[in-house]
Amino acid sequence: MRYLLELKEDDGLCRQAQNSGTFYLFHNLFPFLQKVGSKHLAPQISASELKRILKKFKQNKQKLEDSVLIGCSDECMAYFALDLGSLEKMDIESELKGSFIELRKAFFQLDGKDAPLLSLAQALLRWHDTHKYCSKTGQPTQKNLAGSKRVCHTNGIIYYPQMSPVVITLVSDGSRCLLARQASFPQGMYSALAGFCDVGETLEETVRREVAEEVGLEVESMWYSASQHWPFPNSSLMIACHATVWPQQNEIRVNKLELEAATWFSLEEVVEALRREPRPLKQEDGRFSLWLPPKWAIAHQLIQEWVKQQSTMPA
Ligand SMILES: NC(=O)C1=CN([C@@H]2O[C@H](COP(=O)(O)OP(=O)(O)OC[C@H]3O[C@@H](n4cnc5c(N)ncnc54)[C@H](OP(=O)(O)O)[C@@H]3O)[C@@H](O)[C@H]2O)C=CC1
Ligand SMILES: [Mg+2]
Repeated sequence: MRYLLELKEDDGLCRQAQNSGTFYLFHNLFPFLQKVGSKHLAPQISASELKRILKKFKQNKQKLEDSVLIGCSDECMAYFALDLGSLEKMDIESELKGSFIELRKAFFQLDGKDAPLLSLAQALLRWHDTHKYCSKTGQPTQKNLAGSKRVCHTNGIIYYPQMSPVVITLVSDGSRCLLARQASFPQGMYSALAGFCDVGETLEETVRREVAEEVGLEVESMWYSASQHWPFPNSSLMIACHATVWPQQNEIRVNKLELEAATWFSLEEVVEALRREPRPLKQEDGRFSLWLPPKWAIAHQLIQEWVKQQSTMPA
């Protein structure tokens, strides 16, 4: 932790780390991935291999300094992300034997270790790409080497990467839990309800408002579970909560502008869905089986907690 802070504050140290670290590559924000069976793996490219590639594609090794710091190993090996959008995509793909794939498309097939790093990397690269100018003076801003901030040197304003707070809530009526899907979700996938916090709201107010807006239910009680960074649509901090509604007032009124469907699911249905692989599965009747976000997604954690809680409740 302390080493990461030093890298953020000391450009010279960060430059040294770039020359011995490893890199996750992107092309116009699409991560470089290799497919292994049904999974997508994100290879880490060593600094020496990256320099060889940059030389081959007639790029200056200064290009390494466009990268952003995304973490480090227990042995202080720094991880960076670099976007090679200025190079020909297919040439790099054939050189490195993999593909640049849209993160949304590959996200649920990623390894639990790669997903948080790629999420952070994409969010940070996107933030730098959209904050190249000072919004007060219109002058170019400059990133520090680690990419943890940008500075406008004409007026000294420092810009830090931002996240939008989002609540994700698993609603229960005591014996069932409410899962919903947006039209943009992969076929058959359901998740907990989610919504952005409005300016000035507390998390509790957001939970009550989102549940009322999306499914027409009044929250009786709620409690916090955990949080997770989420890269879509830009960079969100997902704050996960459980909520209950009164069993006598559990009639769902789906807001079709926001959701395609929302339904109460029994413990048995949820347990069965948790056993399935997190990907679309077409049944013989042409419909898709219910499946849930993968283990490392916070929605999955909420659902697992609910199942555990149901199993320990007196009959
Ligand atoms: N991990 C999981 O299982 C799930 C994760 N999510 C994530 O949660 C997040 C929020 O869920 P979602 O249901 O879409 O949110 P909302 O229910 O708040 O609805 C989204 C709409 O809110 C408006 N909005 C308000 N503030 C923002 C902001 N800061 N950034 C973008 N849009 C904003 C936009 O409307 P307009 O465009 O009209 O202005 C947008 O279309 C998403 O990032 C989604 O990826 C969602 C469901 C499950
Ligand atoms: Mg929503």
